[in-house]
Amino acid sequence: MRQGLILDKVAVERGRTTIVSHFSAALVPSQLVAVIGPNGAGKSTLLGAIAGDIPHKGSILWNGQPVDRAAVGFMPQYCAVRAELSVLQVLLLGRHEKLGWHVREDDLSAAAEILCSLGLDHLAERPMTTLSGGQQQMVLLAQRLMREPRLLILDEATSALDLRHQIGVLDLLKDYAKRTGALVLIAIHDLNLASRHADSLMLLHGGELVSHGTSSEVLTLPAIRSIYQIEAEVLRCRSGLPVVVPLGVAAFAPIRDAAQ
Ligand SMILES: Nc1ncnc2c1ncn2[C@@H]1O[C@H](COP(=O)(O)OP(=O)(O)OP(=O)(O)O)[C@@H](O)[C@H]1O
Repeated sequence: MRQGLILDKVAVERGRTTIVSHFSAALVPSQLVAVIGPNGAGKSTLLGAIAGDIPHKGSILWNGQPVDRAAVGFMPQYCAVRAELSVLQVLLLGRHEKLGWHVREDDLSAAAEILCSLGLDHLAERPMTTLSGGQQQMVLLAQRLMREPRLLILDEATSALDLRHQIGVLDLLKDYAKRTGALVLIAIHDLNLASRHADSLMLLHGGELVSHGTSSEVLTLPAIRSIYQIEAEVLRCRSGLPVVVPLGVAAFAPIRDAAQ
């Protein structure tokens, strides 16, 4: 049995439109994988299909079996808590299937540990609705971590964070993957953060997988130019990783969309 996530000829249709097509990839556990691509490339659709939220064709197997939703922590692109719950209550809801009527000591200590690791412990008693956008995003991520998922699927889960918190969260996710053997998939627009943190990058365009590999293999100047339609330089930082320096757009034309 092949360990990890195997996507074989995955396709997703919305109405009569094919959004994701011919998508095949093999992703090994213990890794952080960045899903990149322009707006409308199909990243959210693909992640929703893997998480079991969107019907698909083809096969998606995790360790040789159809993905068990109990093993998944999925954070969609747009999620918010509007109920009057405290941060701690929101975290505990991450274990709602297990909790029943009792909150055990180990649930509370897991919540405290996760809040600490994200620098959110001082907010534990605060109502969610009083937090900033970035703080709410980190609490919702913490809630997914409470589930101790084998497959953690995050759709732009760092989009509201400042640079320091983006780096901290991505470091934490990479460590989580290594420590627990989980696979972490994250859709992300910041190519340089993807380059710095991800074990591999999957570049989508028009609903198809254009390339999958290390940042040096994926973030090439021809790919950046043709897929993002920008002028750029691709430099090397001291560690040898590619750094994309945008120089401008030739013309602000609509870019190819997975639904076209
Ligand atoms: N429910 C839907 N019905 C029809 N078309 C949809 C639906 N959801 C998404 N699409 C279309 O599918 C294509 C891919 O959308 P998707 O949200 O997966 O892209 P994305 O790569 O995540 O984009 P972004 O970076 O802007 O979030 C887009 O053309 C979008 O308009």
